[in-house]
Amino acid sequence: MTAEVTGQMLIGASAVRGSRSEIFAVDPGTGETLAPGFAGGSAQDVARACTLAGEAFDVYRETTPEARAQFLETVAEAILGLGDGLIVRAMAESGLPRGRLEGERGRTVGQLRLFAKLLREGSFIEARIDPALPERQPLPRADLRQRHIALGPVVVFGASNFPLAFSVAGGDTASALAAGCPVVVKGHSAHPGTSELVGRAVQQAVNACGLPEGVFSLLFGSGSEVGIALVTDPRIKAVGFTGSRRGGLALVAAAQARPEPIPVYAEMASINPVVLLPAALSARAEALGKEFVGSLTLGAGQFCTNPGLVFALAGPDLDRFVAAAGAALQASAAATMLTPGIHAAYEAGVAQLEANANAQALARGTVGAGPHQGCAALFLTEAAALAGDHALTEEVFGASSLVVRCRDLDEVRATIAQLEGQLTATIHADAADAEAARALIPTLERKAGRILFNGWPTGVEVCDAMVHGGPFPATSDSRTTSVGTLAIRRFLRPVCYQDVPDALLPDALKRANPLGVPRRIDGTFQGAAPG
Ligand SMILES: NC(=O)C1=CN([C@@H]2O[C@H](COP(=O)(O)OP(=O)(O)OC[C@H]3O[C@@H](n4cnc5c(N)ncnc54)[C@H](O)[C@@H]3O)[C@@H](O)[C@H]2O)C=CC1
Ligand SMILES: O=C(O)CCC(=O)C(=O)O
Repeated sequence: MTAEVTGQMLIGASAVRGSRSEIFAVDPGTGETLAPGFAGGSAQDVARACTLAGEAFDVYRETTPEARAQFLETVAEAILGLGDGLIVRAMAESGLPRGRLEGERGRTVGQLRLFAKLLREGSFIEARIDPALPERQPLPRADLRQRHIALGPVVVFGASNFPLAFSVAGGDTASALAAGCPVVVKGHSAHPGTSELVGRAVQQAVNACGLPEGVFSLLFGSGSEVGIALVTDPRIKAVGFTGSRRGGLALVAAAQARPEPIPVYAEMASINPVVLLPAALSARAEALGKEFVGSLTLGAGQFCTNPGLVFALAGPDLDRFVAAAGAALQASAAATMLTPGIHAAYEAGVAQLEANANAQALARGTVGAGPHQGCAALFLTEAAALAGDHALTEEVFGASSLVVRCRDLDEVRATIAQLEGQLTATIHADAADAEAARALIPTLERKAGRILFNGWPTGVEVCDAMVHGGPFPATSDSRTTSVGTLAIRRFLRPVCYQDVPDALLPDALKRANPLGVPRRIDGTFQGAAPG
């Protein structure tokens, strides 16, 4: 498959040119506009994609887990088959370097394969069987069997900051397809060419696997037009999103206002507090300062796991940390940001902090020569200032962070308790910090989806145990994750079958267990035994 970009949308098996105004990607490294234009979709295009998805649903959701596993693996192969052309286009559209995008492609392909493995293992169905107890007194029990089925067609919004791993065939798409949900993607306007290429790989895999064409579509256009039209289409039953708080909340509001409200899984703002406990800070303040700046400036700071707040007790060890971090940050190179808009928003956020009397500017990174390069920024404030000044804890998307000086550990805990919900919370601790860490953990559990020790929050492992989620505004629904196999739960719902004849039961619940899936039978988990 060649990596040719045509500017077309993909609706089922067709490639069509939109009829609305054209979107052009911009190379943020040069400011150059990239051809071709991508004309946005019309209301008819949205309706066609949703009709096809609705038609595909009943066939697709009852494909075997093995068939869906093969499909996801075929998508992964097709993405790899795009070769270097995909990487070159993604570099031009995002300003991200080759190494990062090659890594991200590996993560995307690995994610699809991990869901294939989950499908073959079968536990995602969560089959539960409570066999009939006809002799039970005073009342007999019916035969009750539960499985999870796919929710329905899902809309996925591609994210600007991960043009591969959180976009057209990224985590939300992989988990929805694994669950048995057709997917309609609203591509991000920052990387339409990358989106088209990956979309063609998915479209090709749908065809190669003999699946209904409506299993996948890709549309372009504005959020307020195409995005809202998709979210409000009655055939759509759930939404996955990564982006701004404003965008995420607009989608939540639109989904709630529907005659039939639907869930929106939106990953939005997070500033990811890091706590440096006294013994760890004393033992390695300089090393922590350097490592912190490494995490802060990774990918020009354009990670929602970026460490935006650092808490520590006032004193000479914190001064050592601040000096080391400041020096590392001053030496850090400016980096091209994803879009001119994201760069402008970053500079505005930093300027606001610079003008804030509660924030002391500590250091800025090297100023870049390119048109949309962000240079890192570090600020210092007192814990007491945080409570009354909401601007200090607003996400500045990019490599900006605030060190929060605290009087004592109680103040650290009380200040963190006032923060909004987070994706991550990090503790740096040595053995002598154990009790302080123990006292902090319950507060961190209430705030964040992932708690890390002696590491840095950027870089999310894609695995079974991962939680990439958290209380609002980190996400709109703290009960799930957008990364890792648990993400499949977002797109499933339970159905119970009472006294349904064996021949009419779905295979996962039949007495002979023809799919060989693990099941909970009469309260006991059984590997793959018949029920
Ligand atoms: N926390 C995080 O992970 C991320 C945060 N951001 C934040 O978002 C800002 C803008 O970046 P974008 O990636 O463009 O995010 P965005 O939220 O503006 O856009 C993401 C997607 O949502 C759609 N959208 C936005 N507003 C909408 C609305 N009102 N109705 C319907 N659809 C809407 C857009 O068309 C796009 O497809 C950044 O400067 C940064 O502050 C961006 C990326 C990731
Ligand atoms: O840190 C990562 O690997 C993922 C971060 C993320 O989900 C995001 O920035 O949107």
